[in-house]
Amino acid sequence: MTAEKSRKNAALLTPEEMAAADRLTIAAGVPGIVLMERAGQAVARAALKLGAPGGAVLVLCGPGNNGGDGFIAARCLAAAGYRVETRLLKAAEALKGDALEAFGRMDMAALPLLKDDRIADDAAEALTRADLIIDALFGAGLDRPLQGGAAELVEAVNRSGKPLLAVDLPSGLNGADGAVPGVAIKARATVTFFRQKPGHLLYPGRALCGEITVADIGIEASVFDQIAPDTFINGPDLWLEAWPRPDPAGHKYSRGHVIVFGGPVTATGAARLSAGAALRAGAGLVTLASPPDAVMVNACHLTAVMLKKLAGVEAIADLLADRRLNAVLIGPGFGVGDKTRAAVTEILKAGRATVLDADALTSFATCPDALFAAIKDNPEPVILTPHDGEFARLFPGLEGGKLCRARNAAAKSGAVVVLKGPDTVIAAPDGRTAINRNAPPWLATAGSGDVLAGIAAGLLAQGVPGFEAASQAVWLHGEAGREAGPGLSAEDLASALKPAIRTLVEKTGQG
Ligand SMILES: NC(=O)C1=CN([C@@H]2O[C@H](COP(=O)(O)OP(=O)(O)OC[C@H]3O[C@@H](n4cnc5c(N)ncnc54)[C@H](OP(=O)(O)O)[C@@H]3O)[C@@H](O)[C@H]2O)[C@@H](O)CC1
Ligand SMILES: [K+]
Repeated sequence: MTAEKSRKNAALLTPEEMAAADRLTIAAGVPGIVLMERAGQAVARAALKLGAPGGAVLVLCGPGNNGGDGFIAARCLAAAGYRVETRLLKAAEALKGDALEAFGRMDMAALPLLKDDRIADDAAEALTRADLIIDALFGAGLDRPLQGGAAELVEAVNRSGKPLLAVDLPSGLNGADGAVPGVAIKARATVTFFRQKPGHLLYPGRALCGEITVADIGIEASVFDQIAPDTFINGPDLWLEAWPRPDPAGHKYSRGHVIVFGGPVTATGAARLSAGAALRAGAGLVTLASPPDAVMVNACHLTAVMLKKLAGVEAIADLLADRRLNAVLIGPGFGVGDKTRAAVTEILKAGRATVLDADALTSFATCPDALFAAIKDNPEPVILTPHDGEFARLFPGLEGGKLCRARNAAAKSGAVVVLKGPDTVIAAPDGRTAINRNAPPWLATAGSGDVLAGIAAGLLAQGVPGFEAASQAVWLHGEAGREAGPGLSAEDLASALKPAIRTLVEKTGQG
């Protein structure tokens, strides 16, 4: 598969982009009702998988095309022998277009869900009777918080404890950013169409989707020629082409040399974790520079990582006069304050691919613009790896959803921004973003971020461009977390990178 095709597989579409994909497909000659038929049939197939053969299915249909998918699914499930009851949020007279056509094809009565903007008594009874509930209330067209009877209904559906299958998106969830502006359905499974939407991967939305199926409804990938999405699922489909391919005739110097700047004698562990991870990520050499009194402590713990005494910030320029040191990492355990600011400034002046983490970020809380100016003057890629707290200190004015905050921060700083969390977002200054989904909860542990920063530095040293290095690092970190498993501590992560790296090497035909 070509890299271009793989990237299209990894694309995530906002509701607007998805609507454009629908429109382009319809304009190319596939009627909207045909797309809706395929969508509704995919929902019916997913319902069959959820079990209760021949049981009672309650299909809740909203006023738009999401409801239209529900009508098709209802017809298919009735034909498959289920006892199907369809209920409408608004009067059937309000239906139009494809949804009206789908309603007609269903040829089944559909009573209202609400009476005087409250759940109708007989609708409450229908919830109790159902073995499975299909949520076709709102999908991509949700444009405000659910209120009144609709909100009350969603809460009652969630309280019912019945298995819930969401059509496209759990109703109430914003597909563009995973936000839930009011209340939302908590589904056991979700069927979406053509490609996933950012809201399926970003919290809190992600926790509401259950198992996600992406159904092919006959939209061709050629629509990407006109839509050009810039948000992707983080994984090999997005960046395998940029995975480093070491020259078989090369040597350790041709695989890059990372220098990690470590902290004082009382805080040496973080930088050691980073250095070890950089080596595992494939850098040919890694040197840990630390204050003289910390060198012995580091020496007691390290073998393959080399050591260097760093007398003070003044020594950085001399050290980096050696151009073979081609990637730099500073921040883990380095300490917060003037000295760190000065060190970061010197490093960025030296023009190296750089990862700034932890204390290197917090030290600029009082003067972020000085940092951004220095980043923009550095011709090599810079990666920032803040968690939410560090992000808020460095980008105090940026608000909104995680995707939007990370994207704006990358544009503002000129760096690739890795906004960490269970749904880490990686954003490039050129607007590309990736959302990560493979991190297990036990990865949230002391030292885990130091390892991530080290992996990123190790990849930069091998010449991987900034956005791809950051995305690869986040994905590898997640894979290592899964490999090490529950009960892991950060020390386990570097060696747990090996199976994922082997997989990538094999995928790129180097194995
Ligand atoms: N041919 C196609 O394009 C295909 C589309 N497909 C399907 O269509 C879905 C998108 O359909 P859609 O655009 O009609 O939007 P949808 O989610 O049904 O809701 C819109 C309605 O909700 C209303 N409304 C909004 N927010 C509200 C609120 N908070 N509280 C109350 N009301 C609210 C709004 O009315 P308003 O009150 O704003 O006038 C409007 O009537 C997509 O998710 C997929 O399932 C598939 O079949 C494939 C082919
Ligand atoms: K829905």
